[in-house]
Amino acid sequence: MLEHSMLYPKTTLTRRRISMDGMWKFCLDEKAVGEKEGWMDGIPGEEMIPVPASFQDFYTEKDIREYTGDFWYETDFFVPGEWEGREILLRFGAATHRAGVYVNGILITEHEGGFLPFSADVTTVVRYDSYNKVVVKVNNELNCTNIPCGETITLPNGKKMSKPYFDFFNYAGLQRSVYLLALPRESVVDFDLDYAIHGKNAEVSYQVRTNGEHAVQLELLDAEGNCVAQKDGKEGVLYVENAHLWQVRNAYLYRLRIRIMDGEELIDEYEQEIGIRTVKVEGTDILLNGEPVYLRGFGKHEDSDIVGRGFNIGIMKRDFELMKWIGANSFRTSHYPYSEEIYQMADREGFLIIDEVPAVGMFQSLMNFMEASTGKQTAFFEKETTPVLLKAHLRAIEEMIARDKNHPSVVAWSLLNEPETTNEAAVPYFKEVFDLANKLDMQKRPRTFALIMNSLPDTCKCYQFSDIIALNRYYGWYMKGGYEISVAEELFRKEMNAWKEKKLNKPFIFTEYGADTLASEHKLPSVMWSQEYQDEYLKMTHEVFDSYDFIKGEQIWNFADFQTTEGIMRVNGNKKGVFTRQRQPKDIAYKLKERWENLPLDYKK
Ligand SMILES: O=C(O)[C@H]1O[C@@H](Oc2ccc([N+](=O)[O-])cc2)[C@H](O)[C@@H](O)[C@@H]1O
Repeated sequence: MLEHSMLYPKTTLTRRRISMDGMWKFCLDEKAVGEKEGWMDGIPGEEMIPVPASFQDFYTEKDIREYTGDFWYETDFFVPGEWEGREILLRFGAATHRAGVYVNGILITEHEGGFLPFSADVTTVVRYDSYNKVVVKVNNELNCTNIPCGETITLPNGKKMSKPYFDFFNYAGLQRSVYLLALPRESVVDFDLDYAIHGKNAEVSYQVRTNGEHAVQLELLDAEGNCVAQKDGKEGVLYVENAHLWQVRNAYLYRLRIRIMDGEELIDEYEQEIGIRTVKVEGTDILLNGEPVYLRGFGKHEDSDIVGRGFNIGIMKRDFELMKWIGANSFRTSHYPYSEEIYQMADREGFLIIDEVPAVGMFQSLMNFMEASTGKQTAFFEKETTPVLLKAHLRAIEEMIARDKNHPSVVAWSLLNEPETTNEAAVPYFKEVFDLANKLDMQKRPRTFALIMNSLPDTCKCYQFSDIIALNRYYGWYMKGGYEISVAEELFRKEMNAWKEKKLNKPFIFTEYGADTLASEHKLPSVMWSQEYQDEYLKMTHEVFDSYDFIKGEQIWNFADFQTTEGIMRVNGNKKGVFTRQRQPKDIAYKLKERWENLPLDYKK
């Protein structure tokens, strides 16, 4: 079990939350001297940058953008005297990819994994009614013992450089909000929910974890604030009559209030919005509240101009407006769990999320796209480092599920993206990963992983672990693009026919398909990279989708153009966006809108 509560920080009757977002002091540690020189007591220089944000895109020097190694943040925070006797925490939404937190010079906690929250318990080191100093040492190096996977090289000039085994830019820093929290000594640590629907009524089964022995009370409030169900005890069932269900693009949110009581005295109170809904795979159907649903939407990235992967509340709002405009109902958090605020918005807007752990780059030859296309085989899960990597991967799954399990929007867990599956060594690795997700999720949501092009019906040794088979396919782009598109279609159908013959009786979805297009390029007749070709590519791909009734969803790659590492495969970024990086439509957006708005929710051919 995790040491720290993963609950989203909130102010309630018994809790206090103060935002620490703003300008923080910042310093690169190019010579790795920070610790020796005592930077934990205060970092050198006067440089300041915003939190939350990636540090890379503010500056005009390439050495800063490409910087790989340690970098330090610092700020002061005031702890009110009336908080004495409480538990005081610093809560980081994320620190990419690893961090050590020092308060008043003392190392409080370390955390590895750049896309999930952690807390530093500073109760015993803070000074009350005065300012305290927090220094965070962050590191953005990639390796093969943590996710996402990659490596770090040293150039002859002595500078380190990131070599990701994935294409998105290796943005880093304090990319999500930081909060100062005061909690009661006895508090709600965690809770789990599961739902059952019986006609008009619903049952909400719950388990609450606290760090004390006092009594727990639950109340369920409807959208008007009326209490519709009540129950005492850390475990039980709330019965809801005439339940309003949380539906796709038609969300209804209840508010769950959890209290710890000492007789009449309130010890702790925590509230969260929840949605009553069930999710289940049955045969080739994905069922939401017992009704089949066809997923339409996107693989996305947290990526925008200037702030990089930093949480950007304006971009979030715009993205949801565009997704509603185009008729989408779902997205995958490729390739890492996103900022918590995004799930909250999906809860409100009724979007379905496939929540992905940062297990990307688990394909040896993908470190080099050219090599990948030669089909060269290397056993990724057979390396000396695999056991350590697995540990980090399991830990990330545990943190992700702990953080996201109570969002109604989260309907599936994606446990890997494009791993190597054609070697037996992957099988025991997958088993551990899939078993853990099932064990930790009270709702037993469907689990999946995204299959890379060479994970085919007759070569993939791992698809049996998936409850939903998710394919990343680029027929007509990485394979037989342009004038050869008719060959691409034939190969695509050949693959789909082979899956059909397997009679897996499971739903298939496409978690990636797409073609790069420059928003500036038009060409008649089409050539690859023109908007006309993106259109042709999608027409062909959608025709194939429409030919198989076990296909239950399409999430195009990508929602928007995004920043990548520079190289011959990418024109200052991946340009498969339906929208530009500035969130304006390419021509294809109007075509997708037409298709998606005309597909019934349970789309079946
Ligand atoms: O390339 C893309 O646009 C996207 O596709 C996927 O990666 C591939 C890379 C190379 C090949 N290939 O050479 O066949 C196929 C797939 C990744 O999941 C995604 O993160 C990436 O952005």
